[in-house]
Amino acid sequence: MSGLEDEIKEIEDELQRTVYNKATSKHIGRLKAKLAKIRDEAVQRAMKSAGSGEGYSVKKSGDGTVVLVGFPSVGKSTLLNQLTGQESEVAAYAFTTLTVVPGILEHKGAKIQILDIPGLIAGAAMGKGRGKEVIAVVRSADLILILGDVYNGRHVDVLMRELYDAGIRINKPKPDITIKKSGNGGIRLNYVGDEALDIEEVRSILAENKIMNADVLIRGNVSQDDFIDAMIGNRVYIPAFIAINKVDLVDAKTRAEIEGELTERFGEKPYMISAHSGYNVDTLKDGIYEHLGFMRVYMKPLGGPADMEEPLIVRSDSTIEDVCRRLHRDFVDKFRYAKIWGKSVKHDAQRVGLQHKLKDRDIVTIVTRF
Ligand SMILES: Nc1nc2c(ncn2[C@@H]2O[C@H](COP(=O)(O)OP(=O)(O)OP(=O)(O)O)[C@@H](O)[C@H]2O)c(=O)[nH]1
Ligand SMILES: [K+]
Ligand SMILES: [Mg+2]
Repeated sequence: MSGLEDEIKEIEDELQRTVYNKATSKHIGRLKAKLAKIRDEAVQRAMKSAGSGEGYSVKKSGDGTVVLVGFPSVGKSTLLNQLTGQESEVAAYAFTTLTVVPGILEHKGAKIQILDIPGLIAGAAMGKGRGKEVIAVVRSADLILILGDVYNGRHVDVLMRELYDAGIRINKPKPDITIKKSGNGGIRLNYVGDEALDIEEVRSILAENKIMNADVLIRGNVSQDDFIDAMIGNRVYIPAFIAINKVDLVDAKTRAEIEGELTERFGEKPYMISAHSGYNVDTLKDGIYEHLGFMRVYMKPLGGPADMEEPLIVRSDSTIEDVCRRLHRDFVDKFRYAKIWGKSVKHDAQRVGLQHKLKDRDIVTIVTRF
């Protein structure tokens, strides 16, 4: 073991021994912050020594990008081919896929980019087995499909752990925390909503990162871990869900066992599929569409009828600005106002600006300067 690993182990042990309460929260905060910092440095160092690597250049396309993450040979390439009609190489040995292979799935009017990548292994977050390149692709995705198979379904938490270590936070919104360093004045802490962390906890966590002066704003309920994430930065927040492949290889009882176990552990039923035969793959397509959180927006030209045949597919948190960018590169610059009919406004034909948030099935007219 290296000195670094010893140090990590020591802090982890101490954390395990310490019971969380009002009196220990400050100490625990400091230990966690220290641990996070050491880990982050270790990852940065490992990634640097993994070389400057070309990286995989994949251009994002379509309405959203889904990446298939799984151990070697769980059937990622087989699934890509089944979903998109691509021809990514399939074989019975590990690391058949050595680059990123993109395909397009067309479903319910949406064009969804699916990325097949090399298998992820334990240690990937530290650069093992092309981890550096693979993680970079995963971090840029809109949705992660975690693929296991009936032999290793129980180990998907190893994958989850690697994603976590690589700064990827799945299935949680980005905590609303602002830390603005200042020249003096100590730590000033403000809340919108509950007092989620006390000033002593915040102070000791920041001190661990040598931040002695800062304005901190916390909105809503956040944990110590969230706060440490915000301090270290470099985290991404991505939705994810699980599918288990090769269900054709086991009996109904084993299938049900795996399904039950994963549901209990992750709070959501995994999709039980056979990429090879196509079993449940249509259901999985629906799942991808839902987890991407798509919604439909209908465009109505000024003075004309709305096009109710072909909706524009956008992410459910989209604003008018997002829609403008999708329609034409000049629309944001030339934007005057938009008119909306639908659930996001109080009355029909209401005028809104670029930052207005849309709802599913809104009808939108965009008015620009010439
Ligand atoms: N029985 C069965 N075999 C499958 C299924 N899906 C894939 N396979 C087989 O599993 C093996 C690995 O499939 P791949 O698609 O190459 O797996 P991969 O995850 O892309 O593998 P790497 O690129 O090496 O990480 C191949 O022999 C496939 O034919 C399935 O649903 N059922
Ligand atoms: K393979
Ligand atoms: Mg493959």
